[in-house]
Amino acid sequence: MSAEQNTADPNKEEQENLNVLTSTQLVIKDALIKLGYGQEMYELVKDPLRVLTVRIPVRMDDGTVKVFTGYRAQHNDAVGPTKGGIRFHPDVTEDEVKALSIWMSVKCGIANLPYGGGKGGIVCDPREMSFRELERLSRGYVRAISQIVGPTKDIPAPDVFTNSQTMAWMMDEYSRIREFDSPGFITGKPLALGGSLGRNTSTARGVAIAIAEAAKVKGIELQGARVIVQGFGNAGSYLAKFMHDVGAKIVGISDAYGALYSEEGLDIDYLLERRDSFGTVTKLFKNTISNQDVLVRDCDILVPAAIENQITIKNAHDIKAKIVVEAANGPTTLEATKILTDRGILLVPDVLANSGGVIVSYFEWVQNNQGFYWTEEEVEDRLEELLIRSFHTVYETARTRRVDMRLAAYMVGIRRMAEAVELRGWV
Ligand SMILES: NC(=O)C1=CN([C@@H]2O[C@H](COP(=O)(O)OP(=O)(O)OC[C@H]3O[C@@H](n4cnc5c(N)ncnc54)[C@H](O)[C@@H]3O)[C@@H](O)[C@H]2O)C=CC1
Ligand SMILES: O=C(O)CCC(=O)C(=O)O
Repeated sequence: MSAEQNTADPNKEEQENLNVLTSTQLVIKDALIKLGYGQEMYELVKDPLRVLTVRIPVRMDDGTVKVFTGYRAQHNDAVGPTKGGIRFHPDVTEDEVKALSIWMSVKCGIANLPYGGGKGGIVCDPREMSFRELERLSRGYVRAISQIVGPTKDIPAPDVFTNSQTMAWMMDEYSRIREFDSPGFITGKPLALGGSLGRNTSTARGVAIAIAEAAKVKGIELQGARVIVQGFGNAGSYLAKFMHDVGAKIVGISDAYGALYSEEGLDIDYLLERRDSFGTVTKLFKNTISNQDVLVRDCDILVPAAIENQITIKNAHDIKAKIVVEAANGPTTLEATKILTDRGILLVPDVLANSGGVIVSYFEWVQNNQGFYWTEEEVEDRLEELLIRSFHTVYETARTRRVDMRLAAYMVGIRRMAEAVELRGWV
């Protein structure tokens, strides 16, 4: 079916729920019911235990002071300290950060990491800020949230438009406040400051492992498989490289400004070399298409690796891929999940597909705590073992319980947290 022949009822578009928090709560509720839990458990876990809103004054380079709004949400700490990234993006909202923290709980549950979920965000556009302004903002945010975070309380990490430099500033600020070196306060750090080998590429490596398992299940040969990746930042660009290296053909990529598509395949090494630190590369080209158009072009494997609500009721009928693997958090709405599943497309949900990032963050934290560092091979072998196990646990749950992959992932991911909540006597 072509993009023009969208069979979705246009009136239904208005009914689609694009609020990532309320749509997440629906899946949480279904998962708890399937696991036999009642309303009290749902009341506790449908929202984070804590959300701190902060206002951060930052002296800009021109001498003026600008005040930024930031959030840190801690979903649930029954299993252990909370864990999750910090996002710098103009579209950050409190509901988004809350949903992202719930997804982190489910993600850590699937991988059986000793964490609950957390997430942070600052409403800002780092692409329009200088290096020093970003440093002052990062340090200001840590000062504002320092009471509720820490190596045994809540451990941040990178997310959209933050990177190892951001983590370095934040770790330094936290260490100054606490007056001792605290590498275990944050993960995704540069290697010289206690980062882990393999963390920078771990989200993409995990997605590549999930793709390999999904391709086996669907009988798709990766050699020559046509792949489209939406988003060319940390997750998307390395994923394109890994897929290219196993012989797949990357026919489409995109960033916030547009997309490139070529049936012959794109020159991934060139694009990687030319992308900037915000994952922007399409600005260098004249013949671009929109980053919505690229989603419905011909391919075997589609990987949304940018932001939320990209596959919706508007385009789910037109997706050509046989497998959709969510490197991004929340790229597919619930309605679109149903459409894709009904069409026989294998959807590997975010909480499973992109868990490589937090898995290697956990390895980084373990290494910081023990002061003993692993080889890259050790990190990658452990990541692969965990991800393959997670994939098959979720896939088998979907098959045996006759539910879609997202609900199966939530059932697997929330089980340990619910058990810990009960054992602590909270519910
Ligand atoms: N970095 C990590 O370790 C992890 C990231 N993720 C998720 O992966 C996704 C991408 O994150 P990163 O690669 O780290 O971020 P990044 O900041 O490195 O790259 C973001 C990419 O998304 C594109 N983008 C931004 N706004 C867009 C828009 N409105 N429309 C289309 N594209 C847009 C940017 O141009 C860039 O190419 C996010 O959903 C993030 O939560 C998930 C797990 C871990
Ligand atoms: O590495 C981490 O701790 C969290 C990464 C993250 O924010 C995510 O998985 O969405």
